Amino acid sequence: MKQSSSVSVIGAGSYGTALAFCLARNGVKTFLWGRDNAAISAMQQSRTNEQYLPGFTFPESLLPNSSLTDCLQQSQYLLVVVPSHAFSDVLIDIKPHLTPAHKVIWASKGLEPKTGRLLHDVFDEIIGTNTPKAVLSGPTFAKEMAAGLPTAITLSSTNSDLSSAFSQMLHNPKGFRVYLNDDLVGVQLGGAVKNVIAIGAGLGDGLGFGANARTALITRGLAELTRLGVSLGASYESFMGMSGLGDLVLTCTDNQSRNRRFGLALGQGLSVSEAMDSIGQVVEGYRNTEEVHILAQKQQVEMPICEQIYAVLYDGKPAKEAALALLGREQKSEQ
Ligand SMILES: NC(=O)C1=CN([C@@H]2O[C@H](COP(=O)(O)OP(=O)(O)OC[C@H]3O[C@@H](n4cnc5c(N)ncnc54)[C@H](OP(=O)(O)O)[C@@H]3O)[C@@H](O)[C@H]2O)C=CC1
Ligand SMILES: O=C(CO)COP(=O)(O)O
Repeated sequence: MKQSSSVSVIGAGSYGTALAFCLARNGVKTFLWGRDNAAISAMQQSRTNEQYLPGFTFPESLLPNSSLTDCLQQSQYLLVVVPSHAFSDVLIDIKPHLTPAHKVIWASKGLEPKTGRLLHDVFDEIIGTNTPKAVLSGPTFAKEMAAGLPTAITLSSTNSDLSSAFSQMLHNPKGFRVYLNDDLVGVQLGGAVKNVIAIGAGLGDGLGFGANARTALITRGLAELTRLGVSLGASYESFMGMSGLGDLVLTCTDNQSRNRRFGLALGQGLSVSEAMDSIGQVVEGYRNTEEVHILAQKQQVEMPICEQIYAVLYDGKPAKEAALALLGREQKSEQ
């Protein structure tokens, strides 16, 4: 692998570390940057990320680094993996160091806080449209990736040179499949809205509802995600793919999901802040619920499940009342 093909992962939480594992296992020189110098020093010493992804020893080509400038000087590919509320701050930090050779990919799942804008719009505003950009999204729990378990993901870009080069670095025929997709809107929206629906799935299970209710929620959640996406010009097919249906099913049905666990805790009677504290990592869906609410209003798209979850999280509506409000809606056609 050429020096110029090295990647700097910006964000050393569970997912940034897991993606760094996947790249480094393929022999790609991979720098892992985090804002906490002490945590990066500890990773350099122990060759593990004990805080966010304990128990997995770094491959040789995974190099923790606490200098953002050094990372940007050494790599043309920057993979941003911070929570979406920190996305714009990170772009502002990297902007002065960007050269025409840099390409930026992000794996953050969410929208811009308080506006509901998609992150590629935030990127274009801060960085401009000349820097090649791509988005990674799909059903991928960090721990399973670090363990090398079979996984598939979507890489979305309208820049085919970037898609081709970066997917070759990440794809591994022994168990990490990278699918390509040029629908930036659909892919990003899937990653944000599934976090909200996963909170709903957790809520339902926390209230003691069964598999029928969970599956109905996933299916109608997909319908409202698709409705919003199509109103924004996204392709219907994206919602049937890895970053749509795939991530929705994964996150709604498995307790590795922090969004689902947050919902479960709420359904079992914890307050929003107690439920949040019980997770200890980012719960994107909390902010995403407000962002999706703003975006749906702007687009004048009906999203009843997301609206009820918004009412629980932001207006203090009891979870059971929200569930009854959904069940009691006027009977309607499925299409
Ligand atoms: N974990 C997973 O399985 C998956 C996660 N994702 C997405 O990846 C993104 C990151 O999530 P994940 O890694 O899981 O979250 P974690 O909670 O595991 O880690 C968050 C990381 O982001 C860092 N961070 C937070 N704010 C900033 C900032 N302003 N500047 C720099 N670094 C910052 C934190 O640093 P510090 O420790 O100093 O606070 C920490 O290293 C999210 O959008 C999530 O939806 C997507 C697919 C799967
Ligand atoms: O996005 C994810 C899996 O694809 C991770 O989901 P959580 O953020 O709910 O843990």
